[in-house]
Amino acid sequence: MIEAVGLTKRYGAKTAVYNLSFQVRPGTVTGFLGPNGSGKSTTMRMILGLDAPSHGQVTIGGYPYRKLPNAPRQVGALLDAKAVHGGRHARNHLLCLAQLSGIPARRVDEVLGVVGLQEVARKRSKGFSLGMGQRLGIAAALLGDPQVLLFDEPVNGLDPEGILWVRNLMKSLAAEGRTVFVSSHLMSEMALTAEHLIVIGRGQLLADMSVGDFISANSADFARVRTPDTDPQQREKLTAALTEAGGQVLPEQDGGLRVTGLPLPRISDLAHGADVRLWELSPHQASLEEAYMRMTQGAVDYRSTTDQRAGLQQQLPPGAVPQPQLPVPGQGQHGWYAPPPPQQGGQPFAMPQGAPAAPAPGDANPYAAAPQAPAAAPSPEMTKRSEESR
Ligand SMILES: Nc1ncnc2c1ncn2[C@@H]1O[C@H](COP(=O)(O)OP(=O)(O)OP(=O)(O)O)[C@@H](O)[C@H]1O
Repeated sequence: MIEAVGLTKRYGAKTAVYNLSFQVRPGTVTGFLGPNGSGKSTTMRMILGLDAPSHGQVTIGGYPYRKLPNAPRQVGALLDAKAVHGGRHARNHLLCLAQLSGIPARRVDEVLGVVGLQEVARKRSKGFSLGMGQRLGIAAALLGDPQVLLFDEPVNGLDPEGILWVRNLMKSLAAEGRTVFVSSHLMSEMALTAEHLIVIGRGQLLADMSVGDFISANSADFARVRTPDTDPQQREKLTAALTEAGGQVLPEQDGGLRVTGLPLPRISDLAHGADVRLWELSPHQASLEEAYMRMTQGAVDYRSTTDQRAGLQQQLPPGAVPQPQLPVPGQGQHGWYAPPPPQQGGQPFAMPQGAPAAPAPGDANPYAAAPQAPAAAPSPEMTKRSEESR
C-alpha cells in the first residue's frame, strides 16, 4: 500500500503539491487524474524518493522509498520513458538495471517478451518510437516482479493494440494482489482500466473514490433529444416548451439537445403537446470524461482559447454559404460538460468523503484565494494564468 499524509512540495515560490493525503490499496488499479501541471508527476517522484517532500510524508508498505530494503524488487515504476541511455541496446539497458538489483539475466529476456520487444532487443533505444520507448519503460518497471507499480502516462504513444495490452496488464497485475497506481489523461481508457480514482487539481486532493461514485457524484444523467434537422423551428419550439416546464436545455454540436431536470416520458409528452416530432429521445449516462471535466474545470491552469485568426481568414468563394458556428465543448461554454448531480445544485466538484487533513502548522494554503478560471479570452495561443494572480 502507498500512503501519503499531508504531502506538500514547493519549488521556490511554486507550490506543486499541497497537503495531499491518500492511500493506494493493493488489489485494484487506482487511477491518478488531474489537469496538466496539477502535481501528478511531482507526487509520483516523491513516492519514489526522487524528490523530498517540503512537508508531510509518503510511504510504501510503511517505509519511505529510500528506506525500503531492495526497493527495485518491491517497487517498479515508469515515470519518463525517455529517461534511458539512448546509445544502449534495449536489452543492455534492462541488464544494467537487473544487475544493480540482483535480478537474474533471464528475467530481462522474460520482460522483453512480455512487452513485445524481443525483435528489437539488440537495437539502440535512441532509434525507438515513442510507443517502443513506453514498452521499454514498462519492461523496466516489471523487471523486479514488484508488488507495487507506478505508471505515469503508460499508454502515451501506444497503438490501439498496445493500449489494450497495457489495460489488460494493469488489471492482471492488480488481480494478482499488487498495488497499481497509474496516471493518465485518457479518460475513456481510465474508465476501462481503473476501479478507484485519486483526482488532484492545483496540487490538492479533489476526489478519492471509486470510478462509479465519482461519475455519479459529479454528473447527472440526462436525455438526448433530436428534432428533424430539416426544420430548425421545431428545435426552438421544443427548447421553449422544455424550458418552460422546468428543464435545462443545452445545445449539442450535432444539432441535438441535452435535457436535464425532466424524465423521458415527460419530455415525450411535452414534445407531443407542442406538436414537435422527435427523431431521437434517449437516456444518457455521463461518462468519466464528462464527470472529470465538470469536477476539474475550476482547477485548470492551461486553457485553450478560440482561434480568432488575426484577420487571416480566407475569403469564401462567391456563392458559398458560411457555416453556422456551433458550440465547441470547452470553448466559451463554462460547464458545458455533463450536468451537475441534482443534490449539489451546480457545485463544481464533490470533495472526497471525510474532510481533508489539516494543513501542516504554519503552512498557509497557497490556493485559498485562487480565483475561478477566467472565461476564454480571444487570443490565438494557450494561456497560462500568471503566478501573481494567485
Ligand atoms: N523541478 C521543478 N522545479 C520547479 N517547478 C516544478 C518542478 N517540477 C514540477 N514543477 C511545477 O510543479 C507543477 C506540477 O508539475 P507536475 O509535472 O507534477 O504536474 P503534472 O500533473 O504531472 O502535469 P502533466 O499532466 O502536464 O504531466 C507545475 O507547475 C510544474 O511547472
